[in-house]
Parts: sequence; C-alpha cells; structure tokens
Amino acid sequence: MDKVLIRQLRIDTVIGVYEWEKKIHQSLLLDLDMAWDNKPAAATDDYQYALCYETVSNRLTQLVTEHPIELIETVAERVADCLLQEFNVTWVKVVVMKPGAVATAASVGVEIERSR
Ligand SMILES: Nc1nc2c(c(=O)[nH]1)N=C([C@H](O)[C@@H](O)CO)CN2
Repeated sequence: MDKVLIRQLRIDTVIGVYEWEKKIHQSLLLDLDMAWDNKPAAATDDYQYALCYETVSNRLTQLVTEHPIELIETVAERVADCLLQEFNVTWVKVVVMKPGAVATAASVGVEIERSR
C-alpha cells in the first residue's frame, strides 16, 4: 500500500485534563501514515494528484489548536476523522505523543488506525 507520511509534526496548543494545563500551551508531536496511491502523481509529475503533506499539516494544526482539548485520544480521533472526511484518505494511522507529560518517561502517547 502506498502512503504519504508526516513525521514529528509539532503542534503547540492547550491540551490536558488538569486546571493548570488549561492556562498554558504544550507541544504535541504527531506521526501520520496516510494511505494514498502515489502512482498517478509520479507518472504525471503533477501536484494535483498528490496528497499535499503541507496542506495536511496546516489543516491539522488549525484543527487541533482551534479549541482547548483535554485528552490526546480526542486529538487522535479528530485528526483521523478529518483525514478520512476532508482529504479522501481511505486508511490512516495517527500517533499523538505528549513529550514531557510524565517526567520519568521519554514520551507518552496514543496510536489509532481508522478506515472508511
Ligand atoms: N490516556 C491518557 N492519559 C492521560 C492524559 C491523556 O490525554 N490521555 N492526560 C493526562 C494529563 O493531561 C497529563 O498529560 C498531565 O501531565 C493524564 N493522563
């Protein structure tokens, strides 16, 4: 299966369940695997057939930062839903990491796979 990948997309936003977290910005790091047939873009060298990783990155940053969110699970689900609905992706793996959330862990996060 062909994919378009985004790695370590940093999104600074209001995220967390505790009151103190609702007053600050914290970084999330997103890894995205998106099923996409890359052959048409490669065969024509035409951008219109490509899933634009820049457009996706900008849209997801807007989506995640537009409202405060408590759980990283909610972030992952909203991101997956956006990719399936708005970008015509048929399968996606979304990893959302919240580095620094647990002082004794390098990072913590969630991973989901969704399809339509
Ligand atoms: N499974 C999850 N557990 C926790 C989350 C979360 O989003 N998903 N969030 C928190 C707090 O916001 C934490 O990150 C504060 O350091 C705790 N557990």
